[in-house]
Amino acid sequence: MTAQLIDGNALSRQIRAEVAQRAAALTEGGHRPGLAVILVGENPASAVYVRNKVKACADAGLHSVLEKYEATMTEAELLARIDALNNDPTIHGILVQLPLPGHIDDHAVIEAISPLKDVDGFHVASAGALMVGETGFKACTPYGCMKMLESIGMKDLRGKHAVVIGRSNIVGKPMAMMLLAANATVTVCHSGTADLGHHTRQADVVVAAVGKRNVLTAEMVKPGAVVIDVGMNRNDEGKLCGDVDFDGVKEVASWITPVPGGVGPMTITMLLVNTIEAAERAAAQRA
Ligand SMILES: Nc1nc(=O)c2c([nH]1)NC[C@@H]1CN(c3ccc(C(=O)N[C@@H](CCC(=O)O)C(=O)O)cc3)C=[N+]21
Repeated sequence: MTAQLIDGNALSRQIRAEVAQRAAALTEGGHRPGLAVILVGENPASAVYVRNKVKACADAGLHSVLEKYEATMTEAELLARIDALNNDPTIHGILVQLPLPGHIDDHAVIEAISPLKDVDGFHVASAGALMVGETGFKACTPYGCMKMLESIGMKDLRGKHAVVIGRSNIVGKPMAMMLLAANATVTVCHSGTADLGHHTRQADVVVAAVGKRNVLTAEMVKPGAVVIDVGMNRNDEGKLCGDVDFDGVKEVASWITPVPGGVGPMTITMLLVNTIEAAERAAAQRA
């Protein structure tokens, strides 16, 4: 058996076309949606990601502003920029690219962003809203994973067992909350889990979000399971690869996401969706 691919590029194209329509309608009504992206320092990977985000905005008809700062920028200076963007009516979403230089406290910066403009979904208010089922912005990567499941007819996960590997604040924990909200029975595994395979073999859905190659191999997967790979690693040849042993697992799973072309593009797509959502809410407030 060979798994079918959940194509993140194709699904992104579909969703981004809807985003473009909503962006055009907003712009026509005098509420052009705007995203501010802040990049501090010279991390080459960050520079690529940020460029992709800005390009995705342009393609969908969103206004975007890229603010680049030297690595020597102080935390106070960055907080002052965020304060200005919080009060800028042309900006509906604020994204501060992580990681930040070591002398800046990520947490303080994220908490300074208005929750109304927190399109990354990283603010404690956004995390709390997800936890209690209130309206807030969902973290883009797990939100994208949920859209991928939805695209294969798995919007409601009642009766299904989902296993999340990884417990980060930006992927594992919000992923578990979203799966729970979709009625799955959820297990969260992590570096302290004794027998990972024991858990993953029970799973109808496995989400791997560790940041390490070959965390999930074929013998750890129940035949017919759906496998979502959030990992972004490089193999020995320098090629991009996920957390899943793709070649092995694809022989066991029913559906699998590739890397690249899977969760990565969906992360950017959901950033656009959140930004449109933020702009629509702001427009409704002003109407
Ligand atoms: N505030 C903040 N928000 C983020 O969302 C955020 C961040 N900081 N810091 C870094 C990570 C990383 N990230 C990616 C998004 C898309 C791809 C992506 O589209 N990847 C392509 C491949 C790109 C390539 O070829 O290198 C793919 O998987 O097909 C990758 C990585 C967002 N991040």
